[in-house]
Amino acid sequence: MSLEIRKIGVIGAGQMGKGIAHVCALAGFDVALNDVSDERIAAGVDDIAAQMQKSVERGTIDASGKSAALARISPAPAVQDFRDADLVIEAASENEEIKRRILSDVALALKPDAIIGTNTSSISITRLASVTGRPERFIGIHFMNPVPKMQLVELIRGIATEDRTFEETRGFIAKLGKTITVSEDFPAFIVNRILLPMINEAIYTLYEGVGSVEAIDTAMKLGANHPMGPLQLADFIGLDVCLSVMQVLHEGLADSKYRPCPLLVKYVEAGWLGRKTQRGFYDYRSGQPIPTR
Ligand SMILES: CC(=O)CC(=O)SCCNC(=O)CCNC(=O)[C@H](O)C(C)(C)COP(=O)(O)OP(=O)(O)OC[C@H]1O[C@@H](n2cnc3c(N)ncnc32)[C@H](O)[C@@H]1OP(=O)(O)O
Ligand SMILES: NC(=O)C1=CN([C@@H]2O[C@H](COP(=O)(O)OP(=O)(O)OC[C@H]3O[C@@H](n4cnc5c(N)ncnc54)[C@H](OP(=O)(O)O)[C@@H]3O)[C@@H](O)[C@H]2O)C=CC1
Repeated sequence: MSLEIRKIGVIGAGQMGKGIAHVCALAGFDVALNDVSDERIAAGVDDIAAQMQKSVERGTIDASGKSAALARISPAPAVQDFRDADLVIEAASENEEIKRRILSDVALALKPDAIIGTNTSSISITRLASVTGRPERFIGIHFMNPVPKMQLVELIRGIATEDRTFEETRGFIAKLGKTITVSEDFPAFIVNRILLPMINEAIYTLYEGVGSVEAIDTAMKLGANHPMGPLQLADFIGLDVCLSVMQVLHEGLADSKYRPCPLLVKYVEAGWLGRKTQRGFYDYRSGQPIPTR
């Protein structure tokens, strides 16, 4: 029998978890939002409310739609709060150890038929599925950032993902009004297999002094019609996520062309992770982005 998806659990109230909770609540799903602390969850809900308010001001949603959506989001400080969820989407940090721990814990708290999805940018779906005890109900659901704006969701089956899981997930994504592409379970899937080496190359271009931050971003915005320059986009994604994806590509495909740029490593080691820490290839602390090189 087909599972009717009504309640979504979201793990991680960072930029992706917030975006996923946002679009699910607007589409009429009940959402339970989890993170490492009550404060993190509350800050996440506040950010979602602020983002929805901007949409009200632009006229893309109405005020009653916003209030109804926010009322559907509840805090879920413990995994037990997911006991009645139909689908849980893990969107915590891009670190395999953290994800394995979360996924094995959450699987124990869920009803037997619930689906577990991961929003990982790069890590093997089959490997993550193996710690859940329900690999047939596990799937990669890769949203793009910013979730409310981006049309695509990549769906990735692990080796054991059942057709039923895939179809139910596909139906859920359709209700969000988004479009899927299907990727095989290879490191970084489709979008990041192509996008992240481009960003890494932009960082090498900076590292080797070919151009400044501003020159590289302007070149790609005006010369290739990209909505953001690659360094601006790297800051937007998060430099920790960018590095992690390059490491997964480098290790998983064993090809030196995926070697993370040493400058990217240095920025992450400095804790300059981009917009989320106010500093990356740009410094955002004054409100106006200022190139850091
Ligand atoms: C790393 C991975 O694993 C995969 C990835 O996601 S890779 C990254 C993929 N994303 C991209 O490449 C994004 C490239 N950039 C863009 O497309 C655009 O610059 C952009 C969509 C981010 C902003 O475009 P813009 O025209 O300046 O948008 P703007 O007018 O400010 O906002 C448009 C909508 O997006 C929303 N939005 C913009 N930034 C947002 C954010 N950070 N969070 C949530 N919503 C956001 C706005 O609220 C607005 O919503 P409404 O239409 O409801 O009003
Ligand atoms: N950024 C992007 O453009 C995209 C990212 N993704 C993927 O989505 C996932 C999340 O990325 P993003 O939102 O950018 O990352 P963020 O760093 O913005 O958010 C991650 C959140 O997860 C929290 N977290 C860490 N450990 C746990 C835990 N054990 N339980 C609950 N929450 C936890 C973090 O808390 P704390 O900060 O305290 O550690 C943080 O709030 C990653 O897998 C990433 O690869 C997918 C598409 C696009």
